[in-house]
Amino acid sequence: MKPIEIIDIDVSYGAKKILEAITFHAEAGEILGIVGPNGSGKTTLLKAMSRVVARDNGEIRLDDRDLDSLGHRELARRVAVVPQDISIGFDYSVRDVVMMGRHPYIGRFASETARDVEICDHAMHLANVADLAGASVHGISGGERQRVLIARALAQEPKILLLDEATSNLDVSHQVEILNIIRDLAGEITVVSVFHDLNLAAYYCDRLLLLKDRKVYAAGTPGEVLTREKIREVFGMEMLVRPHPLTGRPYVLPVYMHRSGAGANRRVHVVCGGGTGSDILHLLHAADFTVTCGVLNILDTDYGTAMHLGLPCIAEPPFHGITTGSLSRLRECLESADTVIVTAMPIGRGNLDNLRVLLDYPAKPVIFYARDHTARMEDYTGGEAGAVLTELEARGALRIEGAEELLACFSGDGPDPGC
Ligand SMILES: Nc1ncnc2c1ncn2[C@@H]1O[C@H](COP(=O)(O)OP(=O)(O)OP(=O)(O)O)[C@@H](O)[C@H]1O
Repeated sequence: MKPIEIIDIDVSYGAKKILEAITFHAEAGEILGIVGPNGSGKTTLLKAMSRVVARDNGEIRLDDRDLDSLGHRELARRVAVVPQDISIGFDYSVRDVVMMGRHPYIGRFASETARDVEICDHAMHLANVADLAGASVHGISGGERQRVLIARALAQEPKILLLDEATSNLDVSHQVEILNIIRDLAGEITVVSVFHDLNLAAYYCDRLLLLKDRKVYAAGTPGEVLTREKIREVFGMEMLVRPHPLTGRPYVLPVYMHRSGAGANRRVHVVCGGGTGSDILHLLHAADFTVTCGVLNILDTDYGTAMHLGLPCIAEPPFHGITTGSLSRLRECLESADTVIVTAMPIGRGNLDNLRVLLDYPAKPVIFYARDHTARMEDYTGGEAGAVLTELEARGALRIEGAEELLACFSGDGPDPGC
């Protein structure tokens, strides 16, 4: 028996179909996140689940009971909603609003019991609004009002909690505080929550439902749903998706850059490592350069960036030197590159061949790139690597500091890289 089962429902506003053939279920005690672009029907889906809007067809079952067969009180004892719209019409006190959560339990002509007061106090304590109990809901901030509505929902002691972007008005610490409370409550209750913040959704939800064009586009664990391809397809946005360092769940980083086209028909090979090339791999890629990189170790941060960007990268297994196979692929990349960029990075026996091989291409324009003054070439190189760099510099290699300056020299606004 599932706490929530949605079977093939359609929902319309007038003639406009908003949701189509929606089928999913929530497992007992889980947090199920609903994500999707603006207007994809997330709020409408929650409203259908709480019977605020009627569906055209299909079935909604709560604990195997047809939603339509539940009386108002019974429904309110099972399902609490924290809406997106947090305006409250009348000038109630915070305590009055939270106590409204007890109405399904208090008889029409009865008054609140000591237990109702106790539950209401506890809910205010959990949502961190106890200090505001006597305040008017019109005299508190939007974030505080949102926490009051969360307290009201908790006071309802629901089996199912429906949250519509319930933390959107909260500052980051209150957001986390409330979501932690909800995480703690899950297990006892089932939570379905709309999220705009994909990272919060990935962090807190057991499973996600991704909506697109009125339908369920994907459903599954955060790792199954929040893939780069699905995000691109649904949100039309490029995002880097990486494992969160603490949870292993997906962590998404938006790529804000528009593709500029400035690098079209130009090939650049980047010799980098240890994260020293990540910024320019991204910038060059966004500017439409044809970018290759390596030789890198497959545990290297720059290798990860290249993979996320889909760039060809010559790579070796962890703790492996550069093999002859990789060297010959490097030569192929260097031969076809218009320019070679070498980032300021530690150079040792493992990656020295990346540099040494450049000496065989005396006519190839080389740029030494340092992200900023904290990453100067000299700080990283000595001995044989330093000698190779000196030799390359004597042949005209440019030193460029800063990513913008690097791009400027390709567009003719900076030193000529010779390509
Ligand atoms: N009361 C209404 N009458 C008519 N159309 C509505 C009504 N409420 C919402 N809509 C439309 O239904 C569609 C889905 O709206 P809904 O609020 O469910 O989307 P959403 O995914 O929650 O959006 P958002 O991320 O912006 O909150 C939108 O096109 C919206 O304009």
